[in-house]
Amino acid sequence: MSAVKLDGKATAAKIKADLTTRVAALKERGITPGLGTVLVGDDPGSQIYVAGKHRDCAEVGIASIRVDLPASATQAEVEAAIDELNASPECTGYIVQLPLPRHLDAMALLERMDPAKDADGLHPINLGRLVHMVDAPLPCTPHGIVLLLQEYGVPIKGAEVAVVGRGITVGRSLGLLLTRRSENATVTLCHTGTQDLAGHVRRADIVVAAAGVPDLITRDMVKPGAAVLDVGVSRVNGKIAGDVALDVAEVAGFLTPNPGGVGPMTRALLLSNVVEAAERAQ
Ligand SMILES: Nc1nc2c(c(=O)[nH]1)N[C@@H](CN(C=O)c1ccc(C(=O)N[C@@H](CCC(=O)O)C(=O)O)cc1)CN2
Repeated sequence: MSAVKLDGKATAAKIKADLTTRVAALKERGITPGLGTVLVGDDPGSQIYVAGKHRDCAEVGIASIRVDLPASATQAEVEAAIDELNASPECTGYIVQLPLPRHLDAMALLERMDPAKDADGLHPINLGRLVHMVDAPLPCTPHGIVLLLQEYGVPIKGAEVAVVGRGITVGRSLGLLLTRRSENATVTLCHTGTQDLAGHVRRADIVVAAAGVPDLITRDMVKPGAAVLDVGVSRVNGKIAGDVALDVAEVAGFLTPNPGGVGPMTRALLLSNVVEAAERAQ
């Protein structure tokens, strides 16, 4: 058996085509959505992702504002950049690229953002809205995962889901999203303290691997026919290594490629948050 490919690149292209039309309609009404990015330091992965976000903006007609600060930037300097984006009428939504250098207080910076301009859905107020199951911009990777599963008809309602990794950008937020009444999945959030990872993964109809540990999910851990989504990005000898071993494709029913799976969906859903914020504000 070979798994059906959950093609994030193709699905993201459909989302971007729809956004291009919506951006054109906004511009006809005199509104140009604009995405700001705050990048601190020279982490090579973050440089690639931020450059990609600006390319995506140009593709769909969103304006973009790039703020790059050195790794030595102080908390006050990053706060000043955030204050400027909060006040800028050209910036309708923005993100602070994560991870930040360790000397910065990431939580204080996220809290300083205007929640109405939070294009990542990671402001505590917006995450709080997700906890309360009320309308809010959704974190991009979790939202992308849900849409990718829906695109390929993978049942979510009633599914047992093993999410591996409890980070705020993926695992923890995805647990909140999948347990909303509209999704109604049962989620086990696994992490480095989980006693029997293989046992939890083996029971799952859907496995989301977001631990950043190459080949953590092996073929023998996966229930035949399960949907497996690989969010892990480690760089081994300059190449991307995911959290899912290649031969999982022989047992899984559905599998994301990596690259080309969850990453492009993350980027498309960021654009979607920017457009939705501009539509809400009109
Ligand atoms: N503020 C945020 N920071 C981070 C987020 C986030 O959602 N908001 N997520 C990740 C990184 N990330 C977005 O910022 C991201 C990761 C990967 C991709 C992507 O398209 N990957 C490609 C491969 C690209 C490559 O060559 O490395 C793929 O999977 O096909 C996009 C965005 C952490 N930080």
